[in-house]
Formats: sequence, C-alpha cells, structure tokens
Amino acid sequence: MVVVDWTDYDAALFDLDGVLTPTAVVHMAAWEEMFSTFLSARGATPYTAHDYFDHVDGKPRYDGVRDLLASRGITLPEGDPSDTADADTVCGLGNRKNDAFNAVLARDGVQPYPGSVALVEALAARGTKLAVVSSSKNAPSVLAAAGLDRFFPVVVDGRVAAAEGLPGKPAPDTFLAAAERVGVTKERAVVLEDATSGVAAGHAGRFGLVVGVDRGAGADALTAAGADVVVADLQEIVP
Ligand SMILES: O=P(O)(O)OC[C@H]1O[C@@H](O)[C@H](O)[C@@H](O)[C@@H]1O
Repeated sequence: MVVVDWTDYDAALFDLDGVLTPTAVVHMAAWEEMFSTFLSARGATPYTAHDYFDHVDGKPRYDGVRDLLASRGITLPEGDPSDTADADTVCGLGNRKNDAFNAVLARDGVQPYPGSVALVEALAARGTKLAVVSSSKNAPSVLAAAGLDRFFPVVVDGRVAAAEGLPGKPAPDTFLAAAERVGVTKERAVVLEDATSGVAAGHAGRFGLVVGVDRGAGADALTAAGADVVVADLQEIVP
C-alpha cells in the first residue's frame, strides 16, 4: 500500500483529464474517431488504442496531431488555430477532434473520480495549495462541469501556456509556472499525472514527488517515465 506523507509537501499540482475526471476516455474516443477516418482515407496504418498512449496522451492538441502523423510518416501544413474542422491541416485535424470532444461533453456531462474528490477535499482541508496543470484548452469548462473549479484558484491550461509561450508537457514549464503561482517551491510540490508525457514533465522539473495514476498507460511505463510512486486511484493516498 502506497503512503504519501503530506506533511512533507505544501502543494499538489493535479493533471485534469484522467486524474481528476474520466475525460481522458472522452479525449481518447474523440482522437480515435478523427484519426481512424483520416488515416483510412489515406490508406495509412490504422489507428489503435496504443497510438493514444504513445503519441497523443497529455500533450497539447496540435503537438498530439503532429506526433501521431509523424508516426505514420505524414506531414501536413500547420495551418492556424482558426482553421475550420474540415481543413486537412494540423490545426484543422485538432479542431475536428475538439468538436467531437465537446459534443460528448455536452451530451454526457462529467462526473469526477470519487477517490480524486476525496483527495482534493482532504488536501484543501489541511491547507495544501492546489493547482490544475492541463495541456487542454477545455480545462476550465471540464473543471466547472465536474463541480471542482472552486478548489482550484490556479489553473495553468493549454490557453495559459499558449498565451505565455510555455512549452507543453513533457516539458516541465507548465508545472513550474503553477508551483510559482501557488507560491511553493518545486521541492515541496507533488505532481499527479496519468500520462507518461506528464510524468516525464514532473520528473524533468525535479518536483518533490511525482505520483503516477495508472488509468491505462501502465505502471511500468509510468515508472519508466519517472513516477516515484504509482497508484490505481487517488483514494490510496488520501491523508
Ligand atoms: O484539445 P484540448 O482539449 O486542448 O486538449 C489537449 C490534450 O489535453 C490532455 O489533457 C489530454 O490528455 C489529451 O488527450 C488532449 O489531447
């Protein structure tokens, strides 16, 4: 049984999709819908579930598109974030996937993981500083839909990163920015992540502790990426 001594830390920096909310599954399905259609129309190697974990999971939207296409030897023009969803550009494909993601969000809503809510509530009660660090530009709407926004005065998401020119995960910059905003040193901050790219970001930033949450990436992959401990659910480390 994993035990985290929370008296050793003053801040918890949570990834969102797959850590606080099951929306990694929604992202995964939306990516699959978009890439399966696109790759089959091109006669490229079909998209599989492994592709999400290997090339897309945890990364900013257009980085995920670019990295998956590179795995198939496909290069598309970058385009622009304002591209419409039918444009065959990196941004167009990313926006196509985003439409699919938002359609599911609007239809189904978001129920956070009960174990994650228990941890957030317990840490808030003991005065641990809380932040969300997400590659997603949809993070604020997902947090609000899950009823968790009141716990997180600091959110460093895909929009903040783009506006401030911060490189996305696996670079550590977005986590470092969040630690600075909550006023806690990286040594006293815990990173909680389900994606290997996010765990790698926490490891690269030399944070006090990197907790890997295994929602499908696999404990071995999370450990190899730099997780200090791996749990199946955050209930395991509620103080
Ligand atoms: O396209 P968005 O909502 O800005 O999200 C970017 C990425 O955000 C991450 O949190 C998800 O793990 C990825 O699947 C997603 O692609």
